Amino acid sequence: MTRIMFYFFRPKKLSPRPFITARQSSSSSSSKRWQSRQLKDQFTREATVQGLKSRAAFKLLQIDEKYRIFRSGQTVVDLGYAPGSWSQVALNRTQPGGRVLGVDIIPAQPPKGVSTIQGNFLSPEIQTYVREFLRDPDRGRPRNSNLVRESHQAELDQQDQIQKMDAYFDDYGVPKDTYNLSTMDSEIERTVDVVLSDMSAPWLQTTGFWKRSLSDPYHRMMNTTGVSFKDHTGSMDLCQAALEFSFQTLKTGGHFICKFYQGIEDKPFELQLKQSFAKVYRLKPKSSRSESKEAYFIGLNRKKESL
Ligand SMILES: C[S@@+](CC[C@H](N)C(=O)[O-])C[C@H]1O[C@@H](n2cnc3c(N)ncnc32)[C@H](O)[C@@H]1O
Repeated sequence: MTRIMFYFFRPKKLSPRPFITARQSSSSSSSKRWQSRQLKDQFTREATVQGLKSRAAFKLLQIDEKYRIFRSGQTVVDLGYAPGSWSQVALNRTQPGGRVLGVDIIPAQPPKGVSTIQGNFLSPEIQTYVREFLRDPDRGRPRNSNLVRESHQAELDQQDQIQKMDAYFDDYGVPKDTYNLSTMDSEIERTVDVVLSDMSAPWLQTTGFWKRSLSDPYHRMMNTTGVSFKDHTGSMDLCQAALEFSFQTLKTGGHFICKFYQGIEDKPFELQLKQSFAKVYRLKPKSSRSESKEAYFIGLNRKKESL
C-alpha cells in the first residue's frame, strides 16, 4: 500500500539544539554493538548536535561542498530518504522555493517541509506514482514560498521556454523534422533538478513490527548482507532503477547522485553515466565507514540529448 504524507510548513533552519533519539532496547548483541558504535562515532554525535536525522547528512554535505549541487528553487527527489537527513540538507539548501520529495520503502516520519511517498522504488507502480506527483511543478512546494520561487524562476523559465520553442519549431511555427511531439511530451515530464539515491541498507526499524502493513515491506527491501558481492549487485540494481527514472524526469543540466557498493558492475554503470552527464565523478566521503565498500557516483549536468 502506498501512503503519501504532505507537509507544507516552512522548513526550519537546521537547529543547533541537541536532537536525542530514543532507541528501544534490544536483546540482540549485534544491535547493542550497533548502538555503542553509533554513540562513539563523531559524525553521529555531530548530527545529533545539529538536529540532523542521521550521520548520512555529512556525506551529502561533503558532496555539495565539492560539486555545488544545490541552489534555491530546485526540485529534488530523494530515493531511500529515511530517516531523512539528506532530505533535510536538500530542503535547507534549496530555499527559498525549493521542494523535496522523498521515497522510501519503510515508513518514517518525514522531515518538516518534505513530501514523502512510501513504497518500493523498484516497483513500476510506485515510479508512475512518483512521476505523477512531479508532473505538477508546484505540488509539494511550501505554499508561502511560491511567490519567491516565481520571481526567482520566472526569468529562467522564460529563457528555457524560448530555447525549447527554438528547438522544436521553425520560423513559421512548424515543428522541425528532427523533433517530434512525443519528444516534447517527454520533456514535459522533466521537472526535476536533482535526483539523489542513497538506497541500500535500511534504517533500523524500532517500532511497528506488530503491524503487518509496516513490517512486511521492511522484510522485502534491499538489506546489506555483509556479503560484498550480494551487496554490490543489489546496490547496482537500485542505482540502475534510479538512473532510468532520471532519464525520464531530470531536466537538461540536472544532477544525479547515487550510492553504490563497489564491484565488477560499477564500471559499466559509470560508462552509462558518462553518456548522459557532462561530468562524472566517484567519491568515498570522509564520513563513510572505512571498512565499507560504499562509494558515490556524481553525474553533473545532464546532457541535452542523453539516452
Ligand atoms: C542508508 S538509508 C538512507 C539514509 C538517508 N539518505 C538519510 O540521510 O537519512 C537507505 C534507505 O534506502 C531505503 N531503501 C532500500 N531499498 C529501497 C527500495 N527498493 N525502495 C525504496 N527505498 C529503499 C531503505 O529503506 C533505507 O531507508
